[in-house]
Amino acid sequence: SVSFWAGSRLQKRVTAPTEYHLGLLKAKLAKYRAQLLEPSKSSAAKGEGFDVMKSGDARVALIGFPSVGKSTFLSLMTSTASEAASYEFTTLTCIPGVIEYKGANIQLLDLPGIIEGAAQGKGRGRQVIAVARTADVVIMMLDATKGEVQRALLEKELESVGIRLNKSKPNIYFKPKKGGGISFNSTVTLTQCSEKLVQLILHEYKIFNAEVLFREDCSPDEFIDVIVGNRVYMPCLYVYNKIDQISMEEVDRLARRPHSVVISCGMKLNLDYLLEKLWEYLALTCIYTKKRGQRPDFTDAIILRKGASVEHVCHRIHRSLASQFKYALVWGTSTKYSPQRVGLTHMMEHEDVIQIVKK
Ligand SMILES: Nc1nc2c(ncn2[C@@H]2O[C@H](COP(=O)(O)OP(=O)(O)OP(=O)(O)O)[C@@H](O)[C@H]2O)c(=O)[nH]1
Ligand SMILES: [K+]
Ligand SMILES: [Mg+2]
Repeated sequence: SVSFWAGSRLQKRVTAPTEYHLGLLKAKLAKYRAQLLEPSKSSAAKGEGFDVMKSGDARVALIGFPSVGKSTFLSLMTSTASEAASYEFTTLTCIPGVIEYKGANIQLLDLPGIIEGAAQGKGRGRQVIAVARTADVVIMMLDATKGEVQRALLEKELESVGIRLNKSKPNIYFKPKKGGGISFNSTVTLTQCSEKLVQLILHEYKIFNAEVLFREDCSPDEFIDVIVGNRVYMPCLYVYNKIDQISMEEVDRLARRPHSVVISCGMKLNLDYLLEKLWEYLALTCIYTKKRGQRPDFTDAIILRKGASVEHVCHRIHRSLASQFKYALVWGTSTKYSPQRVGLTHMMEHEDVIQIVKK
């Protein structure tokens, strides 16, 4: 009977689908990588000047290999000068500047160059990536003369520390429970995950009781992202600099890549277009205020991040306004009627007009 057991176990192993094996392997890998996210204990590795205060309406981080032109870009777009030179690792700390655009103050952060292995702490990689996590948009600056390798390498580095570029959060409801086992459901046909695989992955994380509902056809990796939970989903613009050095055909090809903009800092080419794109990727919400019996003030927008409420608008106008608030009238896409009477929790949308009535 001993050999029978051994045989059947072997059989089981041989026929175990690759999907399960891979799914589990990825769960293990993700667990290992989560350790990379933990702050390093030695203060020597901390690097000075990285804790730049968040200011303005949004934050953009410049990520890229050394000498791709990050500092040149910062000096061009803001009134801050950041030293640029032909040697690598000219920039050693985080240097903030401000881009003023459409009434918004956008904080632009110049950072040291990063290289392969940055996530594991090569160079100042860890600190740079930690700053990138706090940004609203990442500009991945690439040297157009250097081919596509840099882009793939940097994507891999950011991916390995839980930064997801140009992806939205997987639409999976996940709730760990005290008991009751694992309840699994899906509202769509799943082609990449199954109940069995989901269970195996959860067991890998020592989760034996949970509610799981797939609302889209997610991959095992995406499910793992949901379990691990500390992922950041961030828009990223790939900016190919130094196009003054490449052929027309190459410019054409790069410009057509998704999420990509081609520029030349040296010749000040296409920088306006980059700003337009950046504005689009920041997706900030502009709100106009209006006084009773007057036309809205379209010259001075209140700029907020997506998902801002009437309360956020109040705080922006005056610190004590929310406490004196009676109701607001809102015109725009966030309401069914224009105007509509709303309370403090009403969510504002881009280009809404608001009139606040005090107690
Ligand atoms: N040909 C050309 N050279 C450029 C362009 N933009 C920047 N450079 C040059 O590229 C070199 C590196 O520029 P930096 O701005 O120091 O690059 P960086 O990415 O900040 O570099 P690190 O701080 O070392 O990571 C400098 O010699 C710049 O003059 C461009 O559009 N075309
Ligand atoms: K440089
Ligand atoms: Mg630099």
